[in-house]
Amino acid sequence: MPNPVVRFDGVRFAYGETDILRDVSLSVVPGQVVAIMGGSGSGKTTLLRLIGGQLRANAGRVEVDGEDMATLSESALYERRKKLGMLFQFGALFTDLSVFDNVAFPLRERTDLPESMVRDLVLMKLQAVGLRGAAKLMPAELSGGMARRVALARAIALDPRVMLYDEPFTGLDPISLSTIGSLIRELNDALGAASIVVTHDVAESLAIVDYVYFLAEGRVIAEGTPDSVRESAHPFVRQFVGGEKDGPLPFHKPAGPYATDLGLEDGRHD
Ligand SMILES: Nc1ncnc2c1ncn2[C@@H]1O[C@H](COP(=O)(O)OP(=O)(O)OP(=O)(O)O)[C@@H](O)[C@H]1O
Repeated sequence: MPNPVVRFDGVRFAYGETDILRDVSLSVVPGQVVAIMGGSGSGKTTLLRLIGGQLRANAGRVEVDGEDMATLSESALYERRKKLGMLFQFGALFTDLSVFDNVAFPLRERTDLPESMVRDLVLMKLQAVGLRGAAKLMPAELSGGMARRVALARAIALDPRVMLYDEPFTGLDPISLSTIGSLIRELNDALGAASIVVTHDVAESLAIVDYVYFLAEGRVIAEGTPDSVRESAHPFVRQFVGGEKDGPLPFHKPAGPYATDLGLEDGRHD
């Protein structure tokens, strides 16, 4: 097995007093596409933000390319981020820039490449997502699926070692959704990168990933290949794979009585 490009070892993270991740360990090696699944609020996005260095672990280690994220200086972190590509659900395009200029943006911001090379790279990335012909369009002229593909071309502009996807399938029609799914797999393999996909979409992700981690109560509670996930008898995994509303994962976040939220005491309405 090659060395992990992302590794969590006993990671704990809390927002203030609230523990979100209690003890998370996982690893992703180059070439792998890994899905992170878990209920709403289980800490999936938090996990991506720890990899991106926007958050720092309270305990344990988050390693990217063998380096402990907690020990990196601000300038080392900046360099490190160049090697991370991120596609977030609401990672919108710059509406006042053309498709071409959107994809060129990270190249112009973060490298000193001459404009002729920027041009070649942008067209190559757009070609990779099947949208070279859309280079001159403005974001307002794109469908939702096309816009997501342009955002993907922008995310891979600097040839990242690690791609992070936060709910990449949300809001897409079935055809665009499966196009994005295939692109995640193909681009990962073409770049020789590793990809981490946070998603609720079990069917699409099981079709493209190599491995799945299930997150609950601040821990990895189950993990395995798509085949083992499909056959798993684990109640959490069954709830996800079967899309069942009832199961160990609560539908409601624990809450006090309505009356408290409404500023009424003990439900009295006077
Ligand atoms: N900046 C913040 N300050 C305080 N609490 C936060 C902050 N960001 C997130 N949280 C809380 O941390 C928990 C985990 O959030 P996170 O976004 O990582 O979950 P998630 O698994 O990605 O959820 P979802 O699937 O609903 O997007 C949630 O309960 C959320 O309310």
